[in-house]
Amino acid sequence: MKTLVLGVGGVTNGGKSTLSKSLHKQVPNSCLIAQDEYFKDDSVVPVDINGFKQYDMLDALHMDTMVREVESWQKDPVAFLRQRGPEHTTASAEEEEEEEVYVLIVEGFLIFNHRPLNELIYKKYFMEIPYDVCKRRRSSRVYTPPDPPGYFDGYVWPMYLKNRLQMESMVSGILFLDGLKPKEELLAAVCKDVCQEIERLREDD
Ligand SMILES: Nc1ncnc2c1ncn2[C@@H]1O[C@H](COP(=O)(O)OP(=O)(O)OP(=O)(O)O)[C@@H](O)[C@H]1O
Ligand SMILES: NC(=O)c1ccc[n+]([C@@H]2O[C@H](CO)[C@@H](O)[C@H]2O)c1
Repeated sequence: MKTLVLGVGGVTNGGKSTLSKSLHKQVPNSCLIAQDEYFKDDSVVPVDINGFKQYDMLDALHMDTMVREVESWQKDPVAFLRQRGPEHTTASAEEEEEEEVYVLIVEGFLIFNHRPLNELIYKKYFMEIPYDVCKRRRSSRVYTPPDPPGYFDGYVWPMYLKNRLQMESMVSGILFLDGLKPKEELLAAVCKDVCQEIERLREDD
C-alpha cells in the first residue's frame, strides 16, 4: 500500500475548502482533514493589545492533535477511513488494497507554518488572492465568533502577511495557485497534477 499526503494552504477565503472538497470527491481512496476543525475553544484564545482575539496563529489551534490524526491516517489509511465514516471516504476497490494509493488532503490557512505537520506533507499547494478580493469574500462569511468591526484590517490581513513571510522562510517547493481563477480550472489543474503523482507512485516499485 502506498500513501500520498497533499496540503492545500493559503490565505483566508482563498478557496481552500472549496478546492479540497472537490478534490476529495474526485480522487478515489482519499480522505480530507481540515485545520479549521482544530481551533481551541474561544475561552482560551487570548486577546491582543488592540482587543482582537488572536485566532490567526498556531497557538489558537490544537496542532498536536491534528498531527496525531495525520500520523494515524498514515499508519493505516483503511482503518482510519472506516473509523471516520462515509462522509470522509470516497469509493475504493478494497479487494486490491495493497495496490491502491491512499491520498490524504490536509487543508488549512496555517498548515505549512507548523513544522511537524509541514514535514508530513509531500505536495504543497498555496492559494492566494489579492487584499481587496479577500476582504470582500471574508466580509460575507460568518465565523463563530463573528469578526468584530475592523478585524480584517487590524488583525487578519497583517497576520496573513506575517505568517506568509514565516512560511516562505521555512518551506520550499510550494506551488502557488491563483485563487481568482474559476473553481473548475483550479480543480482541473490540481487534479491533473495529483493524478500524475498517483501514477508515478503506482509505477514506482
Ligand atoms: N475560484 C473561486 N472563484 C470565486 N469564488 C470562490 C472560488 N473559490 C471559492 N470561492 C468563494 O470564496 C469564498 C471562500 O471560499 P472557501 O470557503 O473555499 O475558502 P477558504 O480558503 O476555505 O476559507 P477559510 O479557510 O478562511 O474559511 C466562498 O464564498 C466560495 O464560494
Ligand atoms: N473557530 C473557528 O473556526 C474560527 C473562529 C474565529 C475565526 N476563525 C477564522 O478562521 C480563519 C481560518 O479559516 C482565520 O482567519 C480565523 O480568523 C475561525
